[in-house]
Formats: sequence, structure tokens, C-alpha cells
Amino acid sequence: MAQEKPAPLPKLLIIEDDPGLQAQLKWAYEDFDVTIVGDRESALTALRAEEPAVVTLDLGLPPDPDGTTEGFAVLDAIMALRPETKVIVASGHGARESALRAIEQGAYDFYQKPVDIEALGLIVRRALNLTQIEDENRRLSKQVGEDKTVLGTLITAAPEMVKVARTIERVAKNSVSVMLLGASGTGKELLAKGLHDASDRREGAFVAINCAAIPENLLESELFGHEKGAFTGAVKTTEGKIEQAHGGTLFLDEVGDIPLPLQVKLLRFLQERTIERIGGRKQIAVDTRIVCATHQNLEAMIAAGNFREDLFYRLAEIVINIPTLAERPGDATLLAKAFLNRFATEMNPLVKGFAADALAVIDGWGWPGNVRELENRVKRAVIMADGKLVRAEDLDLDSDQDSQLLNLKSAREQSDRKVIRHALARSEGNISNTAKLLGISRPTLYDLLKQYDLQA
Ligand SMILES: Nc1ncnc2c1ncn2[C@@H]1O[C@H](COP(=O)(O)OP(=O)(O)OP(=O)(O)O)[C@@H](O)[C@H]1O
Repeated sequence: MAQEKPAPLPKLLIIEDDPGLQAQLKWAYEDFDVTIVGDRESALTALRAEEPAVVTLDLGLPPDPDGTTEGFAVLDAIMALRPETKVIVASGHGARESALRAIEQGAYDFYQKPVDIEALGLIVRRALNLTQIEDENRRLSKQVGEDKTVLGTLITAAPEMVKVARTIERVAKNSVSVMLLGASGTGKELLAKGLHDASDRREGAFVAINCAAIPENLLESELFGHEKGAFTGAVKTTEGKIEQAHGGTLFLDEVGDIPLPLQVKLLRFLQERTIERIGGRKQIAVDTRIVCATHQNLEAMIAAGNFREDLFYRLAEIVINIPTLAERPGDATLLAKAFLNRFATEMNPLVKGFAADALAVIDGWGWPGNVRELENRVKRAVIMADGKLVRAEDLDLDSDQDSQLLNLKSAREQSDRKVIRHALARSEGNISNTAKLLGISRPTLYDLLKQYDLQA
């Protein structure tokens, strides 16, 4: 009988020049296929030959064992050769600065020397776990399904969105932190709920809080709760949202709006998994998964000193970009039909569908407010409609040039006009040169100028 081959061990490359540490580390990873090297050249050779998923890199390598130049050179080379590698850097002096720089240059995480074998082991295994999720994602995202609903409630037929949903299904089962980035109304909260429902925490509570909607002075109490008498008006002890979501998931919407002092408190919670209510004296252990979202550019906020970088990395192990409705061709009409069915049943059962002109306007509109805007428009139109079909005028959308449905003929005409005008401008109105530039004969150009009423 053929024997089944055991699965190969995951590969780990350790780049460390201290022979004592080399020996210690070698024995710490029995569940890995470990390669240990002590300089740049052998590191890059091993990287090419072994293609390790995870690398630990000591920044102080010869010929600059007390500095970091050689370590950073190795990091750069790894990122250029295999950017998907999870590199964990170790640094001694000036640790924080080097660590942040390393993360900026693509490192996955960092730890400060002296090495704590157990803590480092945790980081390494977490990195491996993430690599496995990413590999699986790449595989899943190739299988774009035909389903119209994903994650239970999300309606879509756009491969871009199916991919987002598949990623969420995949990360739901792991404890990695997830940040959803997308414009307002793209479905971030719905996706966060989908993640919760797909996770092992589905029996626990899903609690959502919009940090931008709560005045700064109340946000701390909303998140962390307060003890009776903690401040004027605190008549009874109240749990915060983090505690309410114990055993479940807390969706922190508009996380970029959390003021800096509260960011510190949130970071402490994420590191220690305990909270202290306002006015409280004891640390309360809380098991809450945080999923957050924002429409802001957090990287720019970090650069401007308005968002803590360390908090960002805690919150954003996996970042998921959600496409706008305009970036999901076909979804606007699909969603509109679903919303129409829902609202007609609830509010105006006479309405049975959309007239062709209404569907054309929906498909051509830019939807700056995304699904939320679409939902509201359809709701209004269903209420306003006085026949069986919702017409374009019931939607009350001012179709401008860009959003009007273009048929093939008018689309061609628009692009012809544009190209001819550019060619005329470049040849300063000279007909022969314009025709040459466009690759057509002079008579054809004359015909087109006449047809489109353009002047040479
Ligand atoms: N793909 C979808 N299928 C069905 N309903 C959707 C979909 N996307 C969004 N919605 C609905 O659109 C509305 C807005 O979605 P949601 O609140 O999740 O967006 P958001 O990105 O969190 O918005 P904001 O940033 O403004 O809070 C909700 O009523 C939601 O149920």
C-alpha cells in the first residue's frame, strides 16, 4: 500500500549573526523547516532556494553589527525579491525608530532584543497563519461565483465584491484584526455583520458604534462604560460597548474619529484584553473582537500625528478595500430591483417593477452616496410611483452628461470627437497632417468634420 507523504513543514529563515542565538533559535522551532544564515549574501541565496514564508531578521548584521544599515539592505532586497514574505525584524538600540522604519519598508512585525524565544515564537506562528490565509484567499478569489447573495445578506453580482466577501468569509474564522476601507454607504457595516455571522462568535453579540456620531466627551464612556458616580449624571454603573460585545464582535465605524487620548486607551485594551470603566478601580477581562472601518486616509492622519501608528497596525492586520457602487458594474440595477421588491411589499404593493427608462437612469448614475443613496432613492420612488412601474422621473435624479446612458453609437461619436479635436490641435488645424495623425484619408476626415459639425 502506498504510504501517504507527511505534509512538508513550513519554511522559516533566520538571519542572525550571533552564533549563541543561532543555536538557541534553531531548537525553538521544531515544527518548522529552519534555515539559519548570518549575512546578506547567504540570506538572499537561501531566500531564492527555499522561498520561506516567514523570515526573522536581525538588523545588526556584519559589516555593521552595531548599526542597522546592513539589516535594512537585506530587508529591501527581500521585499524586492519576494514581497509576500513575512519579515519579522529584531533590533536593539533605537528600537522603536528602526521598527517603524522597517514596517514602512514592508516588514510584517518587529520585536525588541534581547530575544524572548516564546514571544518571538508567537509572532512567527501568527505570521505563518496570515500567509496561509493570504494563499487561500488568492485561490478563492479566482473562483468568482454566480451567486447573487454572499455572506448571507449581501446582494451583488460583481466579481470585485464577491472577492471582498470571500476574503471576509476566510478571515472570519481567524482572530486577525480586520479594517474595512470604503466610502460612505458602500456596505461596511453589513460586511462587518457578515464577518461576525461567519465567525465562531456568531452566538455572541454584534455591537456597532459610529465614533464620528458621538460627541468626543461621551465617547470614552460609550466605549469603556462607567461606574456609578464617576461623573455628574452617572447615576448607575453602565457597561461600555466593548464590554457589551464580550464573546462577540464590536464594529468600530469611523475609527479615524477617535481622539488621540482615547486611542491610547483602545490600544491598551487591544494589547492587554482588559478594560477599566471610567471611575472604576479594577481591570475587567473582556473577550471582544474588533472590526473597524473608516472612509478617512489613516496613513495621512498618521503622518499628520492625528492617528497612532501602533494602533493602526493593531487594528489593520488585514485591510479590505470595498469598491464603490460605481466600481461594480451591474450592481446598481441588481440592488435596485431587490430594494424595490422589499419596499413594494412593505409600502406600496401595487408597484411591480421598473420601467426601462428608470433602469437606464439607475445604471448610468454615478451614485456618490453608494448603496445607501440607492436604497433611499428606490424607497422614495416606490412611495411616489402611481402606476405599476417606477419611472425615471419617480427617481428624481438629475441625469447629467456623464451619467446618461450612452448607446454604442453615441459613445463612439463622443470618442471620435475627442480624438479628432486633439489631432487638430496638435497639427494646428492642418487637414493633411490631422488625417495622417489619425491614420485616415483626407476625404474621410472631411466627412467626419461635417458629420460632427467640427471646425478645422
Ligand atoms: N450589497 C448590499 N446588499 C444589500 N444591501 C446593502 C448592500 N450594501 C449596502 N447595503 C445596505 O445599504 C445601507 C448602507 O450600508 P452600510 O450601513 O453597511 O454602509 P456603510 O459603508 O457602513 O456606511 P457608512 O460609512 O455611511 O456608515 C444599509 O441599509 C445596508 O443594508
